[in-house]
Amino acid sequence: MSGRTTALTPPGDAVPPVRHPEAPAPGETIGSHYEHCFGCGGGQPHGLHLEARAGEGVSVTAEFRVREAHQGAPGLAHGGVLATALDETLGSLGWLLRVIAVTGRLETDFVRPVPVDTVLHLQAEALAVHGRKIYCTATGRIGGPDGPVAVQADAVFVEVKVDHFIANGRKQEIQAALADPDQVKVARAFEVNP
Ligand SMILES: CCCCCCCCCCCC(=O)SCCNC(=O)CCNC(=O)[C@H](O)C(C)(C)COP(=O)(O)OP(=O)(O)OC[C@H]1O[C@@H](n2cnc3c(N)ncnc32)[C@H](O)[C@@H]1OP(=O)(O)O
Repeated sequence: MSGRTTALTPPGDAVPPVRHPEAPAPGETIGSHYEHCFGCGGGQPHGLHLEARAGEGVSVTAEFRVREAHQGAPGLAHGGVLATALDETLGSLGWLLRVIAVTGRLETDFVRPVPVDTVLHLQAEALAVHGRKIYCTATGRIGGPDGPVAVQADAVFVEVKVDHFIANGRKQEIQAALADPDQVKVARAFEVNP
């Protein structure tokens, strides 16, 4: 036992999340953090191609159209793909906080089946921060942004530094990312905190 707590409920001394002064304005599109990201990258033919937009406070919205490549059962989205859509949308909250954070825990409720060609309307919000931990929640609705909830997740993201990726990522992708000025710009934007 590591003794570490992985509860999804923020501890009593957690603080409200603070939107960074230079966060994208509400309605502004949040760019992809990595061209080859399965969730948001343009370089993944079967990826989700999520384009998140900043919302009010520390929240984001995004849409994901389920395609044939995303099936689990015939004509229905795979649950893991739906969890990925929630995970990626939650990950975009880092742009508003200006921190790099990775998923520590993601608990997903699958409420309704999601057919191929459905647009999933995603919304994510940071609820609290405790040290490096960011407590957050997300929903995916069908039929419109106010439609019924099809999937929902609560999560804890853990703040990391760029070194996390340099130390753990496969060398060839890390070297390519470090040689790409656009990627370096993204990393810097995340790491500059007041
Ligand atoms: C360039 C732009 C790129 C931008 C990149 C943005 C990517 C977004 C992509 C979408 C999101 C993803 O899929 S990210 C990919 C999937 N996730 C991962 O690969 C993460 C794998 N896990 C890890 O690397 C590690 O376990 C970490 C970083 C999560 C934690 O390790 P650590 O850094 O050693 O920290 P540690 O001391 O253990 O924990 C710090 C605090 O967090 C808590 N904590 C640790 N793990 C968990 C957990 N699973 N659930 C709850 N809480 C946890 C601890 O209790 C502790 O709380 P306290 O004691 O302080 O109270």
